[in-house]
Amino acid sequence: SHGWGYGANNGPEKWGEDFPVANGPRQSPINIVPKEAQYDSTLKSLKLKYDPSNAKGILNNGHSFQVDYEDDANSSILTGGPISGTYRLKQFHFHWGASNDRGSEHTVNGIKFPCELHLVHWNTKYPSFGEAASQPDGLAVVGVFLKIGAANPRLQKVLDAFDSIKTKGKQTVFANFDPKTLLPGSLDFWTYDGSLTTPPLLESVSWIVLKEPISVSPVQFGLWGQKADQSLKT
Ligand SMILES: NS(=O)(=O)c1ccc(C(=O)NCc2c(F)c(F)c(F)c(F)c2F)cc1
Ligand SMILES: [Zn+2]
Repeated sequence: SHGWGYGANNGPEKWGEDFPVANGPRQSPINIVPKEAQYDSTLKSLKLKYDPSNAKGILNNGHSFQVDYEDDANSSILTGGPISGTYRLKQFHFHWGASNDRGSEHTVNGIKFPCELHLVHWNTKYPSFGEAASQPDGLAVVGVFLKIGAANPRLQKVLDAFDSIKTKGKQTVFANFDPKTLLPGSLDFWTYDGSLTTPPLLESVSWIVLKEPISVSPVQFGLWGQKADQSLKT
């Protein structure tokens, strides 16, 4: 199909043809240069409160694996950090590449990580995710880098679910999972105002990128690539 993707004919270089906001003033991802980041003492610490029973299912949407959450109450929420008000968790998903030297969307001093986790939240001052997604303060995404290292038992439940959703459009039940268990020990972060990193590239995201990566072992990550439907990644 003509839809966007990561190939030569439908990849990031071409997204601007269907989504002109790609040339907008606050597009993500960006390269983070820690030495150029300004310390902002008015920022609060991040507060994440998740209810594992809100987990609904895991879906292969052809671009990523996405774990969806119930978001009709304030039971899984993000507050603090650079945002004001309460943002509800809608889903988390991953970005990765065909080899371990690339895959993350944000980079740090030009370095790509093999994978990046995004926890997507929407501002409850708006009636729904869809409404919030078109507002400049509508979304808040917490980004967590994954590096190759020690095995990560907390990721295993997600990785095991990949087995049953190998092709685009497949989904399966994914219950009782607290995404807080995927976070690193420190919640120190960089933050900037940006956009969705995939079409429609809406400029509605307060990005909160954690400084400390989490680990995934070569074996755990090796399986990842094999399981993803080829349409997912070049
Ligand atoms: N990688 S990321 O920056 O974290 C990112 C997060 C969410 C989405 C997304 O929800 N896309 C589909 C989608 C929209 F982009 C909408 F604007 C909308 F209203 C939807 F309902 C919707 F499902 C895309 C990228
Ligand atoms: Zn993402």
